[in-house]
Amino acid sequence: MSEEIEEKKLVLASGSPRREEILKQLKLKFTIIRPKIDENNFNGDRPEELVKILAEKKARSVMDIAENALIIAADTIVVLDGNILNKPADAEEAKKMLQRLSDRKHQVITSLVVLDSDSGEIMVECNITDVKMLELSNDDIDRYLSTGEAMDKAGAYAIQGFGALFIESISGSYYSVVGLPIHQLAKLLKKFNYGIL
Ligand SMILES: Cc1cn([C@H]2C[C@H](O)[C@@H](COP(=O)(O)OP(=O)(O)OP(=O)(O)O)O2)c(=O)[nH]c1=O
Repeated sequence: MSEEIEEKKLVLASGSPRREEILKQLKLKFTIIRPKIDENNFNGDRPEELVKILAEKKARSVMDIAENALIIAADTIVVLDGNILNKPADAEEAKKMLQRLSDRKHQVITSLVVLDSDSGEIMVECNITDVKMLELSNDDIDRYLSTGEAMDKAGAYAIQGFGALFIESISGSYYSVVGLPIHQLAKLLKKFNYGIL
């Protein structure tokens, strides 16, 4: 008699509607648990280190609630000249961010983590994508901010929304900029014997 191996559940440790949409696009069955971490405590770290620490903290923060699960968590930041641009605190900060990003190339860094809630085994991937923004006038920025789209996005723009109007080119993963690099998610899940296709 063959022994049945119970497939692990997927848990998305995220309150981000974008990450949820991406998993839905892949027709994955998953539950969502909002992570409880204070993202402002870790500002001193190098960008790649910071995103890794934050993604890992998000995954670990739901570990006690998620049983027999593969927990997926991610963190995304924008980096300009080595300086980290997180989510803007208010419209004024959003405007300053977009003025700085105007006519420049920056990096979007996303760290992705898959954590086995039972064994505690954790795997991490990091993605760096270059994004070139067009030159933006103050009027462009004001009109954009009036859409309300900027506020919960790292760097104060959303490539998947009106922000697309400002993007000249990207080199790397579109899905990483939106918050969850699909090809790297597939790679990590495969390591845990979970196939998407
Ligand atoms: C640059 C960019 C960022 N973003 C988003 C992705 C992330 O959701 C957000 C960065 O904040 P994060 O802290 O990575 O994520 P979050 O707070 O939205 O969700 P959670 O921590 O609960 O998972 O910015 C876009 O949606 N589009 C973009 O073009």
